[in-house]
Amino acid sequence: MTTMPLSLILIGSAPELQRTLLDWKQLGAINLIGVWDPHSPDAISCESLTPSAEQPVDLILVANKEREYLDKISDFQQERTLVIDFHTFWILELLVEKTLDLQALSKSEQLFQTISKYSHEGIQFVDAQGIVQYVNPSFSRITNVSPEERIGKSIFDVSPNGALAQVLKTRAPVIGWKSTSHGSNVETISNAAPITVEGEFRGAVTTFQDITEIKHLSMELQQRDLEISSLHDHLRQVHIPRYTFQDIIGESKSIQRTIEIAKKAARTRSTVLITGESGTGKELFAHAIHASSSFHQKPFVAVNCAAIPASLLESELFGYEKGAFTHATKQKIGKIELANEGTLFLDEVGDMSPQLQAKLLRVLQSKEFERVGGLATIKVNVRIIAATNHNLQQLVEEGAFREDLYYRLHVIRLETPPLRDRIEDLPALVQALMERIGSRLGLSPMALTNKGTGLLSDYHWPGNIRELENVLERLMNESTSSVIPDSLVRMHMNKLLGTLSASHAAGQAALSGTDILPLRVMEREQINRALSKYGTSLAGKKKAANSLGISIATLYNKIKEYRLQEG
Ligand SMILES: Nc1ncnc2c1ncn2[C@@H]1O[C@H](COP(=O)(O)OP(=O)(O)OP(=O)(O)O)[C@@H](O)[C@H]1O
Repeated sequence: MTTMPLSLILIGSAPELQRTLLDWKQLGAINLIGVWDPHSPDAISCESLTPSAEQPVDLILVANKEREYLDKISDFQQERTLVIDFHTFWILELLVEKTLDLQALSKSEQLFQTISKYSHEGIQFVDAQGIVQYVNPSFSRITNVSPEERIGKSIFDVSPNGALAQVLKTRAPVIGWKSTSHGSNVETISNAAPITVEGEFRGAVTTFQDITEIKHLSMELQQRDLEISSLHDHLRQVHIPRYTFQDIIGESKSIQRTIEIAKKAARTRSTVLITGESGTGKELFAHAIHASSSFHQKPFVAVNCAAIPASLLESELFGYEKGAFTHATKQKIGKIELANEGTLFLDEVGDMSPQLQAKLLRVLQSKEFERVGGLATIKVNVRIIAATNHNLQQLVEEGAFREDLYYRLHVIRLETPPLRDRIEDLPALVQALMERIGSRLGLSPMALTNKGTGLLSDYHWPGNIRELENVLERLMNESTSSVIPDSLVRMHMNKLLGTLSASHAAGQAALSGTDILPLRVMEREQINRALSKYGTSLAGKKKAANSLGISIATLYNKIKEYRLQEG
């Protein structure tokens, strides 16, 4: 309800009084018609005022008691005009101030009501005794408790473990208090603070949010994170075939025959077994077969069975379920599953444990398996290409490799010929490999002379094309001209031949004059070379075993057998 401001005339003046009246006028509490005081230069003139109904005068305030002023009252007084003196005025002032205070209070209360009504957060207020005084609509929406059910109750009865009870007990603010609403079973997070007015504790207020949705969203986010990281894992393990048949260099009969069989193999999904010495291109052929198969756009997944410890190989191949073992905090998809619809390349398959051989056999026979710790049978359609530089047939005879698995793998057999048996391919290989190395290292084109190429052809390349690649890389790095000097080639070949001739001499001595090198001497020599090249640290031995085409376990056995000096 709005009321008209009081119309007031001041007769006589006091500066303080006039100031107060002007303040009130500004606040809209009074309508100051004028000040009559012939002795004050600041007085607002009322001379022109004549009593009239249009200009009602509610109040005449007489500030001076002299006759001259008192006589003036009747000039302005109307029927309903109240005449008051200075003392009464101050009582009136007190009343006006209170009214103004109340108006301000009412404004802030309206503001608070609006804020709390539309606040998304629940708000609850208790007095100093813990009796609930107020709850907002969001309180009821979140907790499912109506204001009638809550207001007037002791917080210690209705929410003894909530943030408000805590603040009442400690008189200190509480931030991020988690609890569950009994009414709706909804999880909430609250902030609460004591209310103190002029040093006196008056109660406490809490604001809180429903975090069920937030928790739900955060769990969904975690789930998505897991899915993304497992997709990243998958991507890292699935390879695009790096080579095609065009990358296989060689015009010799032996390599052309192998390429021919491999191209036929690429037209089917049959299992392929590739055998051959280390560094002869078994992996290269596996890539090329996949790349020219009808499913070349499907994954190509490679696993080196000798490079992964036997204890880990099973979960690497078959995957595992969450909780299958101590560190299995999330499900992992194995390589076989990753290769579904594509190709799984099992390098060094001869190094697989008997237990895994049995599991692999099942994949080959019935195209199904279970993840480690899993019950569900997973069906896959995978082409398997296996490779080994062991004599698998001999391993079968020795009982180290399952015969049934050997025959399952042996559907199509490829034999990659050693470089020494196709040395006529060396010039073309040198040229192609130098281009490949040059672009990898960012070097400008380089070449060997015919003589230099001839020097390379004199060597019998026990490490095959990988060894040739390594020698060429060293020559390219060391040469200061684009045509590699023959002297540099000779120096490198002498180094290689020197190592061999030492063993040759030993072999010759052992064989009393024959020029045939005993295999054991050759083997010991090669292991020795690999160890001095890669070092005897675990990483070095792994590389040495890899370049020798044997498992790390076999390498350790050989070191022991030949009593090779480590370090
Ligand atoms: N015919 C070839 N033409 C061109 N490069 C070849 C050829 N054969 C092998 N290479 C290259 O020689 C290196 C060794 O080849 P790859 O790794 O395929 O041999 P591997 O027989 O699988 O060896 P390991 O048995 O030690 O695993 C690779 O860089 C490969 O590209």
